[in-house]
Amino acid sequence: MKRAVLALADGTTFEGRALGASGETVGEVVFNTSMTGYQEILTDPSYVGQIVTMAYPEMGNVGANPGDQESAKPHAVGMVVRNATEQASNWRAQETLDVYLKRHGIVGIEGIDTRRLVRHVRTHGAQMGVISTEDHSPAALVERARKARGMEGLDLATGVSTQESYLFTTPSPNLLGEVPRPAPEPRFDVVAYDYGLKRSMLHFLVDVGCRVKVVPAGTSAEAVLAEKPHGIFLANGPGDPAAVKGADKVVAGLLGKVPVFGICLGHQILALALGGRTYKMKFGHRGANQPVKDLTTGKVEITSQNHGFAVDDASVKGKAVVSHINLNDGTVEGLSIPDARAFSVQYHPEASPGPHDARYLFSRFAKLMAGE
Ligand SMILES: NC(=O)CC[C@H](N)C(=O)O
Repeated sequence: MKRAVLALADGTTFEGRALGASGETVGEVVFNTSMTGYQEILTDPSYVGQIVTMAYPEMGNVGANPGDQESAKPHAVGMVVRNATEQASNWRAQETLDVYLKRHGIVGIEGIDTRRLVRHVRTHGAQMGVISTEDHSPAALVERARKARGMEGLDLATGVSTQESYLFTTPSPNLLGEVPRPAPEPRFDVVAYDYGLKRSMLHFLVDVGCRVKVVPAGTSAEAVLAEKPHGIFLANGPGDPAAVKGADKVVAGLLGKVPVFGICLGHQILALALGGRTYKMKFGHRGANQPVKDLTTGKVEITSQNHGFAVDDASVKGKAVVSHINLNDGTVEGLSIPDARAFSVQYHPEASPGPHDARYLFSRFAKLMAGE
């Protein structure tokens, strides 16, 4: 059993066993409270530059399979778990979590007290950390974590965005292996800004009748408007929203001209385009059990989330309506700009992983485009 050490910038260290690839990795240490869905989490490009700790103790039970990839490869730079089971017990599994991580060169650690780590991050905030399977000297690792650059001011979205535009017309797959539902006739041409998107979002857009053209993050508003799309979709993505080069200006150039729907980083960029402000949260929201209240209907949705920044509600006063709030901490979870036919949510209606309470938002976007 190979040893591994996790060291945080504030000097806290944990000793455990190596999981996945051997080596050393540096990233912001965050935690996710989802009980399942580790493969979708690892392959969510919003985790670029982050070491993800799974708060639930037992991981790896369903192994890994090609169907659960949210993008081509894992984007998290490290993984921390209490116990990674050595056996994958699911008919879809093609390999174990350990083999999957090794194959993709992701360094992880298991066998540490993840309750202590999660409580520490909750109390002291997310911070930079190092996992090493090679160097076990806590002092040296703490020093490297201390020197690592944090998330604030980092434009990570431009780096993971697609280089070329492409058309996406595939409806969501049927995970039970049955014949998938036929795709509905496409009624809407949607341009999706790729800031680091999860594939499920595209499937669910297709499911409500969209023909989606995915474009690089830096595509100009003029180029997009010239194509006369029915709607614009702003995807999720990693890093600091305020650092995404030129994105706020591009979105400001689109607002009011065509319906807009934004998710997570897309929601934050929409707020910035309005002249709002975003800020770094203490430890963020990551999990599949975040309660969100729709202030229009009073209804509560249980949502899937993954973000470390948030929109400052005072900064969007008079520019947008705060449509949803988080019931745990009162932070902004949704914005609506009725005059501009635009809306956005901080949480993930595509779930993957998580509950499907909010999937209706894709239909709401379709209705907005249909003028209903
Ligand atoms: N999932 C996302 O789009 C995350 C948005 C942003 N990177 C944040 O951490 O807040």
